Amino acid sequence: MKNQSLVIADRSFESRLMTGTGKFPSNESMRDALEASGCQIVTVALRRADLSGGNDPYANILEYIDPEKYLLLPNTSGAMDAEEAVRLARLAAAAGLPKWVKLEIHPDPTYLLPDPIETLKAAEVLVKEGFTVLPYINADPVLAKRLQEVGTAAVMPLGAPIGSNKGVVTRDQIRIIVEQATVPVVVDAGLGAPSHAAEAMELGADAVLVNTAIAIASDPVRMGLAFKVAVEAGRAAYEMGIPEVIEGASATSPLTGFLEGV
Ligand SMILES: CC(=O)[C@@H](O)[C@H](O)COP(=O)(O)O
Repeated sequence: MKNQSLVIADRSFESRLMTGTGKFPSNESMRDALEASGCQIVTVALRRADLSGGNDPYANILEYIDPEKYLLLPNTSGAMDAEEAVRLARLAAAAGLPKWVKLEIHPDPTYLLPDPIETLKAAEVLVKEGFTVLPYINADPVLAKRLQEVGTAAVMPLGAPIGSNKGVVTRDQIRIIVEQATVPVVVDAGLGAPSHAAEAMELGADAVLVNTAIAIASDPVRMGLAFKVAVEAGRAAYEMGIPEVIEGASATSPLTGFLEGV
């Protein structure tokens, strides 16, 4: 079977690994890690990007992300409610960024858990305004269904809290979300090791988004590559069909006739 592409809205992608751009030691290391990861979708916090064309060397992160190569996915991280998220998305579109938005509303600074009510509200407004909306949500199958009914282009349930590196602790809910999804499911946040990304893909996620684990690695380029390979492995296993667990044992070689006739 041929590798299937990831399709979100009207666009098709070969890579199923999306990356974030925070926490890298430098813009150069971020650029090189993105390259090594093979990602085609890169998210940038609108609060960090300099949309005014100013000269702040840290804010000019957009100069390190080639728009010919990557789809820039602005995110509303830092927004406290629907109103603020909608305002940020509109500002980004007005500044010429793609009309795609990773909708993130997490008012609680301790756990950074997304607010489901404000997220649904903002999604309704932004979808009506023609945005391609990818909402970051807790791994809540009911909310995921409501969002896809509203017209979001994907749903992005968390594996674990942002930056926690705990892996797919929400695996049972992710299974249900995948089973009920009519839009791509992107497991976003908390994936601290390539094996976590592979697990998400084996569960049937269409893609994953990773930031912290790549950015804080002692060598972000090698870690970007490690996640690339893991995502490809997990997806290949899912597409091929992972064998069922069986009780007991099942021999791989004949147990009778050993060395018969020798
Ligand atoms: C960058 C982003 O959009 C976040 O959702 C988040 O940072 C990803 O989570 P990790 O940093 O845990 O990978």
